[in-house]
Amino acid sequence: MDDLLTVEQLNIGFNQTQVIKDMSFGVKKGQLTSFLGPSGSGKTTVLRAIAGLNKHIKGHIRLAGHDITSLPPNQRNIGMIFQSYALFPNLTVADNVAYGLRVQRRPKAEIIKRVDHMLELTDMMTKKDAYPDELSGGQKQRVALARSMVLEPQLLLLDEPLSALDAKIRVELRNQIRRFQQELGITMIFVTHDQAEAMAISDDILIMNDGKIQQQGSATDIYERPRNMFIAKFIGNNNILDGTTLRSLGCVVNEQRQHVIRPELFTFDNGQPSGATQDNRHSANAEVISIPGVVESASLLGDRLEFTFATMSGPRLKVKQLNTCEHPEVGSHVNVLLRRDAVTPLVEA
Ligand SMILES: Nc1ncnc2c1ncn2[C@@H]1O[C@H](COP(=O)(O)OP(=O)(O)OP(=O)(O)O)[C@@H](O)[C@H]1O
Repeated sequence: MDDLLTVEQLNIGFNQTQVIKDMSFGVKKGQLTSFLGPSGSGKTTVLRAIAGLNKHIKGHIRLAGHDITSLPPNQRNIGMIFQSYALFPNLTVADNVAYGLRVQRRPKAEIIKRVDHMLELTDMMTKKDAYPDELSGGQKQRVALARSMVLEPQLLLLDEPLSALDAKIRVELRNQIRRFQQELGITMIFVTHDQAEAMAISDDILIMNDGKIQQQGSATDIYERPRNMFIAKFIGNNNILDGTTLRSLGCVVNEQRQHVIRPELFTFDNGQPSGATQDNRHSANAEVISIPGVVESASLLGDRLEFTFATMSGPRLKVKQLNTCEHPEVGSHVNVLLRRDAVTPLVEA
């Protein structure tokens, strides 16, 4: 699939401090791409550069093959949605949505048709005559989305659009945003610092830290094959073990590298006491290795249980199991089983 947007060697500095460091990436047409990263990593700065709101940049930004680096924001055909909704308080919902089309002097019948379509899609038709201060936060953000989407921008940028909303509404609205994006085939860039949010709705995730891209890929790529230590620590709750430690657990790996093991990829060996496993699973070449130890603690995380498992040879492991599975008591001596292919080497330091 083609890239709709390409960013090449983007460098941005504020007061002698370089904030974005030689960033290059592409955003695929018709996909939802998230920018994910901790506070201060540069997500908003890159988004504003794409929108044309930051003039002091070096590098090139191309949209559908055209270099838009020096175009003013209103000539880019890019929409932007902010955390703060930014609706016109003195206009009704329908007039807020119609505003951009009126500025473009579209025919009245076309405006009515397109506005109604957006109000239906965002489920705001019953509120079309309401004013913004009569709406909930989630409803305001749906109007903001309708107001941007009605203009059919080539690219829609969303800067933490859900962060002012409470947890339940956040999940509902993120799923709605994904539905709008897929139904209308819009290319979206969605900025968030919430990894679950990014993983739930994105085709592609671009993880930033300290003004650089750490990894770009699907949620599965990033979760299952983190490239480096930053990603391994940032995404999920991992076991990170060096090669020597893994060897001490009976797992043959490249000793020079760090490795990640997801806590949910361990299983308890039927709660049997350690030493009871009479098979060849201790063999380093076997498909599954069996690691003896003691269950040190267990905490309930709703649908899952997280255990601390102290291995005989030293390291503590995090083990997660579905709460519906049978699991050993704290203090019991058991083996955990691990498939060899669950051990993922990091390709970078
Ligand atoms: N106008 C500015 N003047 C000076 N420094 C700035 C300016 N805008 C951003 N920065 C700095 O650039 C860096 C990146 O900021 P940015 O807002 O892009 O991060 P972010 O990843 O979007 O963070 P958050 O999730 O907190 O919004 C930060 O160190 C910030 O202090």
